[in-house]
Amino acid sequence: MIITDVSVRVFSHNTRRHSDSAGHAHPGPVHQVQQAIVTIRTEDGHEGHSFCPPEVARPHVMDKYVRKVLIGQDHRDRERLWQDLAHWQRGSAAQLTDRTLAVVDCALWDLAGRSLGQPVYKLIGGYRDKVRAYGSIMCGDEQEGGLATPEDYGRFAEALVNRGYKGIKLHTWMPPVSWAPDVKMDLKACAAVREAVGPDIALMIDAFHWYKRSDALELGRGLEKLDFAWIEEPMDEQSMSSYQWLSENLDIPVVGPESAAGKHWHRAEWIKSGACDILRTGVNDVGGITPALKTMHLAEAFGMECEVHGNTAMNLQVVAATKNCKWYERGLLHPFLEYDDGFDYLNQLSDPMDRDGWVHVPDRPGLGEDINFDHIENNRVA
Ligand SMILES: O=C(O)[C@H](O)[C@@H](O)[C@@H](O)C(=O)NO
Ligand SMILES: [Mg+2]
Repeated sequence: MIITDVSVRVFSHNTRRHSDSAGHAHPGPVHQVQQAIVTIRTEDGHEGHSFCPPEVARPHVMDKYVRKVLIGQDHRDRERLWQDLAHWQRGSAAQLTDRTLAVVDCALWDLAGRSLGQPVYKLIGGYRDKVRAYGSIMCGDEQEGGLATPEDYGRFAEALVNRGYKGIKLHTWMPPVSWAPDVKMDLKACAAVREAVGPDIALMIDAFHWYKRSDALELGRGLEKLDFAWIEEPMDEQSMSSYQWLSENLDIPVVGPESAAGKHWHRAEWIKSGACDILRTGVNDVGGITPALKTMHLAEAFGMECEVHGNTAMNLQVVAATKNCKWYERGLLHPFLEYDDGFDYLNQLSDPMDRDGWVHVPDRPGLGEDINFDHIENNRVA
């Protein structure tokens, strides 16, 4: 049970996903990117793994904080190890981020599951073995036939419904798109999607994250007429009072915070201040499965849903172990990309979805990722 080693392997893999200057994903030509796999090993040979960008597991952070906290400890003491790492953050000069806490916490959960031959959500306490997905569409672009017009969104939404999705979330146009942001264009895209899919598909929006209150209000009022299920991150989430004001002035549920720092502590303040109607968490946003569960339970105590940000095996495990969320966010999707093709470092999808829109939680041990270790070894860069 004692942790004897924490290793990081950096490898390359192919993808057609490219990040724009604002960090949003869009399709492009195949190119190689680097990924890291963090492996935590115990004296009796058990291993747990989790993936992250290489900079999240860079040597300075792993040596100065992660190995210091983990080596020699009982891997089952996830709560204490997470608290110890969270404690180190304050004095780390912002070097030890929530993202690093997340990859370590997920690798510890994976280790627990793999060592016991159990899926993580069954260790936590399973609630369901399948969950409805909403298709989370990429931010808009200026690619012809891509997501360049409201009609493009409408056509793609129709294709997603034909694939089986019962919910669809639009990320609309944001800079560096030349003419974005534009509330009226956002609403045209949302109207085109509603027209294309009819009244029975749940629709949500994740808009330009820095609208001012007046634009966010105009957007929300327009979405109410289109019967959208929620409005997400239309303003800077660092201004909780703006979200308090928006929630007071809109009927459509306001979801958040996604990107705001502060883990479950700050999300308690959002609930207390009435800044959201539906809370939001995400394994990578709050520092792991451990704090994501704390957030889910916090929301439950206030009679609130808490929708989980992002795809990946880790977020699916959280959704499978909790009752108070309706969806799994499957994406990000684009007409030019085939999400079901997966990644070349995984032998199969961690979130397979049937034709009726149900994502089935893998019953494989740990996080349920079927890792292609040959690919990792054959494409090592460090
Ligand atoms: O800003 C983005 O690129 C998207 O909002 C992205 O973070 C997406 O994962 C999201 O917010 N989903 O809710
Ligand atoms: Mg979002």
